Amino acid sequence: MMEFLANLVEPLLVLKIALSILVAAAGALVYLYAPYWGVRRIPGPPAMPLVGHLPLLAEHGPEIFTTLAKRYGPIFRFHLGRQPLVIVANADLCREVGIKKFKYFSNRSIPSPIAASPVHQKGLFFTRGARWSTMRNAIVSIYQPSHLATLIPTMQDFIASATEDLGSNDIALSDLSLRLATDVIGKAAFGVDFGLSKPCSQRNEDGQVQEFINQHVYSTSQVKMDLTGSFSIILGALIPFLQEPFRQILKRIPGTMDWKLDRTNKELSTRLDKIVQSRIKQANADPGSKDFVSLILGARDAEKGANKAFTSDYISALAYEHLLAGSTTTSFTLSTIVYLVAGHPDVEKKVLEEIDGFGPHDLMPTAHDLQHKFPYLDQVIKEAMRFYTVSPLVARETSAEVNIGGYVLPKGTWVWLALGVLAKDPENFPEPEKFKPERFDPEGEEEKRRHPYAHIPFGLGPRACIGQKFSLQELKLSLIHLYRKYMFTYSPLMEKPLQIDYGVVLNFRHGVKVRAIKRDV
Ligand code: HEM
Repeated sequence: MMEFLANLVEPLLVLKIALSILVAAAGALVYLYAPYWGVRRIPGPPAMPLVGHLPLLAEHGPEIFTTLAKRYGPIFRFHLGRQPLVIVANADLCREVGIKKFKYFSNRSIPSPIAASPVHQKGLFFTRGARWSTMRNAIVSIYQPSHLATLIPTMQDFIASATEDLGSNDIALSDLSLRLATDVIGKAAFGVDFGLSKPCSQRNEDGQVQEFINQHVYSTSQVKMDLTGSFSIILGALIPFLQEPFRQILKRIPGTMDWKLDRTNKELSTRLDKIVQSRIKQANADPGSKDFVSLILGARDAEKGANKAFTSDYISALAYEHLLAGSTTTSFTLSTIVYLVAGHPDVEKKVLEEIDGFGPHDLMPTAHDLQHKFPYLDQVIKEAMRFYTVSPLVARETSAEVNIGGYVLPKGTWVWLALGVLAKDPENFPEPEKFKPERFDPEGEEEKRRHPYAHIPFGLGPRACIGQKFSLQELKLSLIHLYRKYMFTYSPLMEKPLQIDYGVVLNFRHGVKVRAIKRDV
């Protein structure tokens, strides 16, 4: 009898183990493929298990989206690890998502690099639902033209001092632009002069400032979209539920990338928290302060319900976000403009003529002048932003079931607008690989024919970039200052073609290096 039972127990045990393995495998399969199921009808290349299409992204960079749009049409699937994205890649569909059906797309999806970075999550970019609209309504007034006009003298002071003495030297322009843009936004946002863009001789380098800029650069450049991020970020793309537990463990192990990223972000936030707290104290003492933190506090008190949304952690996050969003994108754009103009002497000649034609070189343009008196510069900026779209993908997420491009998308689908693909669409931009500012001439045929939402480097609709006008004002002032004094050629150290890294925003791999030639005027 005992022998019979023993013989029975063993196969039962084996059966139990086999069943458990089967259930676990089925669970894993359901977990891995559940997000795919709802969007399986949307076309896309075959995806590898776990990593999806990430190897394609690592190999080809953001150009892969243009290739896929050609092959699969204006709406296709791209798997960021386990997570499928529905990529929307033409102007009409972008208008539908960003404007016509905005109520279904008012939130952004949170990709794993951001999920790994709490410091990025409480800003305007990633807040959701009612909190987002309360925050946005409260701070939008800061970006009105009337307030931006008051920032012109401050912007000019920084730009003048940063460009005062470039000599006739090789300069790391992208580095200088980042220092300048960080200083400008630091002053506008916090009322603080970081002093990063002053000429070396006037900088008070006690190591702290250099450390600050290093942390700032590290923090932004590590937010990658491919498989080169920290271990927890990679895990987040492949098996999201493991990301946070692993991040918690790894951030305690010195030497890991998670540890470094966590330490850097903490130090940066501590620095900024201190600044924000002291601004809050000063703003209470001086209600006339015009910097961003003071204005948020004012807006918070004026806007119904905003008190709850703007707890001090959210104010710090907003200020930090502005420092990041305001500096990296604008500095990248400024550097690409100078880089592209340096390679096109005919464009440079027209830029110089327009800037010289405005008036004597000590005549400072007003906000009105900036808007109306530099039409060619406008075209150059638009074309450079088309040529190198700093934010080639814009993340949104469906909040309910909705039909887009003939496909029903379930609630929670990640829908990303491929601004970078739109920018290279030959229907709207013939010969897209050519740098031709004249294509944006308002009198030209190409501009008149173009779809109104073909060129949207700042996004579109109620969730478009809040800093657009701020950034354009800074770009124009910087260019006017630079080209009044200098012309630029490529430094012998400049690689060709320009190498770009693909993060949440584009970044230079080695930087833009140019030679400044003092103008004889
Ligand atoms: C060349 C410069 C810039 C470019 C190309 C750019 C691009 C973008 C894009 C594409 C979006 C997403 C829009 C959408 O979802 O439709 C965005 C959002 C945003 N940008 Fe910018 N940006 C720039 C400068 C700035 C500056 C200077 C600031 C702040 C001072 C800023 C702050 C923000 C914020 C807070 C959001 C989130 C808005 C929201 O979700 O409500 N950006 N930006």
